[in-house]
Amino acid sequence: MSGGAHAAAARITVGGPAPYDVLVGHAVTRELADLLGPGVAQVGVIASQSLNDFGAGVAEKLTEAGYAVRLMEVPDGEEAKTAGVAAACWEALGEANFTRSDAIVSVGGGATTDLAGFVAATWLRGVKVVHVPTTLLAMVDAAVGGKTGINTAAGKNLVGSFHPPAGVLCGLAALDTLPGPEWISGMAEVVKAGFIADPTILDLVESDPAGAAVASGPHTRELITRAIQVKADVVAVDLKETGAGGSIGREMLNYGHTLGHAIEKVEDYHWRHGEAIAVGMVFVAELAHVQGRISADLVARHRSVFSALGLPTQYRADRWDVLQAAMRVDKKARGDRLRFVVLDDLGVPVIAESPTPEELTEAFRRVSA
Ligand SMILES: NC(=O)c1ccc[n+]([C@@H]2O[C@H](COP(=O)([O-])OP(=O)(O)OC[C@H]3O[C@@H](n4cnc5c(N)ncnc54)[C@H](O)[C@@H]3O)[C@@H](O)[C@H]2O)c1
Ligand SMILES: O=C(O)C(=O)C[C@@H](O)[C@H](O)[C@H](O)COP(=O)(O)O
Ligand SMILES: [Zn+2]
Repeated sequence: MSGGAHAAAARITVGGPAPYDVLVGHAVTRELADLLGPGVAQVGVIASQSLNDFGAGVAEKLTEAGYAVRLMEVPDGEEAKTAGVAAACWEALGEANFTRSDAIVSVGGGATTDLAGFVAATWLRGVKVVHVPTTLLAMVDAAVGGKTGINTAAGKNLVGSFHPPAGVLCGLAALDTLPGPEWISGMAEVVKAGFIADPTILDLVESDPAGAAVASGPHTRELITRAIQVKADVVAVDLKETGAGGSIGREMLNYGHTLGHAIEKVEDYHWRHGEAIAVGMVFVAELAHVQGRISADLVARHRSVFSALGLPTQYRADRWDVLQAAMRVDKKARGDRLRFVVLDDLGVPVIAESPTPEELTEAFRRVSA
């Protein structure tokens, strides 16, 4: 991704009450000062500690640009999404006398942007945040749209806030160092955007699965910008997941996530997010088929596109009871009622309210190994 001459960065504007831009290209961190805007004196850089070159590099550029910079390194991946890590960041901001005119910059994958967004949302009840995502998954999904959060013992993302960033800088050179399995994990969210809203994404992946399975593939830029555009269109009209804007609103972005989050929890976060939601999407495709909503061919398309990318499509049969318990804390649940995002057709997400235990068990049987 980093060799040769580079095309100009793509700019996707996320609408809503406070619109912001997502830039996708090379050397985009040059735009940081612009996105931070006037009046910012201090910048807290929250970076994944396993990426010290990235975090330190961004901190250095900000220092050179005249900001007082506080670098806060946080644990790698999901370990960052805890109340303890958030509290440590609040302590650091307090020591630095960080005020409402100061700003946070996140550098890392989706776990880091979720944590940093949450710290920004809660410090002084909200300070500006700019995300610099370094994984595919964070570029196409986590850093965009303002969902922030941490996990609790009861489950994934149970504490959080909607706090849109002032901007998102997706520097494609970061993808050069991204391990292959992390790329594939991000592709699960890209493909999700294909199933719920933009089937051209599926066509692109299916036309060259080997190319789509690597960051250097021919359609990388288009796949990234299309997935971001899907997310931007959804969150612009339904930031807080209230169902605004017709259709089912923002809940559609949770396609595959009810079972997916349960798998992540049951696996103690040793499965990648994209791997878990890939199984979750095959499960809800089977559920939709069991309910007579979609054809066997569309279910098969889920399996074939995920398999072609090397994503899992099955989960162990003996965990159904614990998965069902974990799914009860899903944010889409209402009291005892479980609700699932399913498809009525390709690109037509709807909510399946209270599927019967028989339907759920049959759908799980079809994805279990
Ligand atoms: N807020 C949202 O809307 C939203 C959307 C989707 C996912 N998420 C959350 O995002 C998280 C998953 O994000 P993720 O897949 O980016 O995982 P991650 O943040 O755990 O990062 C995955 C791994 O990649 C490493 N890494 C990051 N960038 C790298 C780079 N450029 N080179 C080498 N290694 C790099 C990280 O250190 C980590 O080990 C989950 O917690 C999920 O719940 C949030
Ligand atoms: O942005 C959204 O809305 C999503 O649902 C995007 C998901 O890909 C993402 O994993 C999100 O963190 C899930 O949120 P949650 O509300 O189910 O915790
Ligand atoms: Zn997700």
